Amino acid sequence: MKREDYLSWDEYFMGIALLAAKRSKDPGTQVGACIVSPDNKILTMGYNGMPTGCHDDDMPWEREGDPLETKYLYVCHAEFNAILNNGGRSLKGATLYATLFPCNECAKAIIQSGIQKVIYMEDKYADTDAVVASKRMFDMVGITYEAYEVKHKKIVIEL
Ligand SMILES: Nc1ccn([C@H]2C[C@H](O)[C@@H](COP(=O)(O)O)O2)c(=O)n1
Ligand SMILES: [Zn+2]
Repeated sequence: MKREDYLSWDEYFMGIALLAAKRSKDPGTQVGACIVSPDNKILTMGYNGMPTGCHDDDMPWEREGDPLETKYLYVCHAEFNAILNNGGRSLKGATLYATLFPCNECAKAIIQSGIQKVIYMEDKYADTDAVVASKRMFDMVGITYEAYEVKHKKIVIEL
């Protein structure tokens, strides 16, 4: 008889997005993204981090202060990195699993890449202009977004 407590597709892909987030050096928020084809093949992944060659130890990670000394002007968002990491594969019709709702800048890239659906875990910046604008664009172009429904509270991986 087959196992019954196996991971659903959503749990599997969101689990991978959560694992990707663990690569982030951002002390504030760690975000992960996993993009999947319509036939459930993983196309690409990403997490938030500094651009390649901009060394983590030499870049600012502050949230406040002189804008040039905060992370915001430099860090690449997880969703953006996942799109850029596509390795030439088409993202048309794909689903993005993101641990945090995409901002307006990532929303533009999501739209242009042909992603059709967003499944997100957290929406803690829902009240910001960035996320309001993002939803406005998604609604306009027919990209659907839904909150990830947590069923397995814990996925244990022992190494
Ligand atoms: N959808 C998002 C939103 C934000 N990020 C990144 C950008 C920063 O590295 C971090 C947010 O930092 P906080 O202001 O919460 O300290 O998360 C992303 O990758 N995707
Ligand atoms: Zn973004």
